Amino acid sequence: MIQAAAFHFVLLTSEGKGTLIKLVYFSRKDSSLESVGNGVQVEEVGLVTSSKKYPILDGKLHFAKFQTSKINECLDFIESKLLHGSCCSHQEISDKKQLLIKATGGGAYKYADLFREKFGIRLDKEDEMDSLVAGANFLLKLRICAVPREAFTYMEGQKDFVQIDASDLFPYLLVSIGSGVSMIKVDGDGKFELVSGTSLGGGTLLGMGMLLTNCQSFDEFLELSHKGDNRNIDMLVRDIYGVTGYSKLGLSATTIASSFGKVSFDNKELKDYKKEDLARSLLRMISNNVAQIAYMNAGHGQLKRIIFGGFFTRGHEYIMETISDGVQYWSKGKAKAMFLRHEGFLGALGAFKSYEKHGLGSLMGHHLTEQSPVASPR
Ligand SMILES: Nc1ncnc2c1ncn2[C@@H]1O[C@H](COP(=O)(O)OP(=O)(O)OP(=O)(O)O)[C@@H](O)[C@H]1O
Ligand SMILES: CC(C)(CO)[C@@H](O)C(=O)NCCC(=O)O
Repeated sequence: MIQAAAFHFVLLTSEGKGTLIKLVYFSRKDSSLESVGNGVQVEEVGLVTSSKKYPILDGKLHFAKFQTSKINECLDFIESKLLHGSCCSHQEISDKKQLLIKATGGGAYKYADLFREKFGIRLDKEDEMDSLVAGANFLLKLRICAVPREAFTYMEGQKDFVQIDASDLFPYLLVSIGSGVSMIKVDGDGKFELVSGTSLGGGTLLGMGMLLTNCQSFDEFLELSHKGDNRNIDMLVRDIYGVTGYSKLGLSATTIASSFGKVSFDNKELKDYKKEDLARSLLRMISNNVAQIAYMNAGHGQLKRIIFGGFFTRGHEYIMETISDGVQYWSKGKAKAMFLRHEGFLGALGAFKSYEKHGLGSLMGHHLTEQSPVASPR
């Protein structure tokens, strides 16, 4: 039904130099938007209101991502789905009001001209941190009646979904692991403080991974790391203290004493190491480091929850396990690492929510977060 196109929203977020463009759009239940198109994988989350009062909420959120280097694929997708004309009603379009699409991150600046030239639309820029926090709060407050849910812990190979009571959500530490890592203490809706960050993030992993292993993509790097053994690269406590470890200080024999430390003692060249082992070691180094800094910024265990977002984790079990172990280890079990199923779309979701400012909140308003059951096919 073409009429439904008036109610589709689209927004885009991308980091400046950028790796990925994330796209979130909403379609009404009666919309003709198909979930899959043009070879682009689109994940859907059904939003089903139980209340007759908000029938407009009957519909789906769609999530898609594109490599920044393939921006044209993203533009073609937007065009094929007619998303570029979806942010205003037909009346507004015919009134020649300027169309706008919400956008956040560096891409909101970088691609502004491209979007104007191609579609005649204005990218309405939303602040990156505001959007991250709004997106995280939105997901964490979803009152979910149907599984699978949004937030989960990952320990010992097990994923446990957690339903957080909205009245007990704040404060928490949001750790966004993208190219770099931002750590934000969130005290409420719109109430937050950037407390720390580190430049050793996903971009570091990918950049160093490409140099060390010649891999061409993040997925290829992950594939390698799956098969590797970091003990061939890292110096463990047992390499220094023997099999009993440094028990007096609680350092077990298998604790990594020095990432890549073994290499400094080997008289070897890069080609002598297995790419898989290098990948595994690098992955552990970055993940452990983020976990440790996160723990310190969570007030050494005072913030009970540390929520990890950003595309770095991407539901990858070994990354989540390493981060969880790190938080568990450093906080002596006081703090918990939590992950989100839509971890990479926080900024995009938050920018999407900001349509509320334009009086369009009935689509994505608080009613939704407080009243709607959510079903997801992921
Ligand atoms: N398909 C992929 N291609 C590239 N990087 C990926 C991919 N999947 C996961 N990643 C990881 O995600 C990181 C980028 O994450 P994300 O897109 O959340 O951050 P960003 O918005 O680019 O960066 P920042 O938050 O620092 O602005 C990459 O550096 C890489 O480690
Ligand atoms: C610069 C941003 C905020 C861009 O998303 C992010 O990559 C980041 O927080 N990097 C780490 C910067 C720091 O060292 O605090």
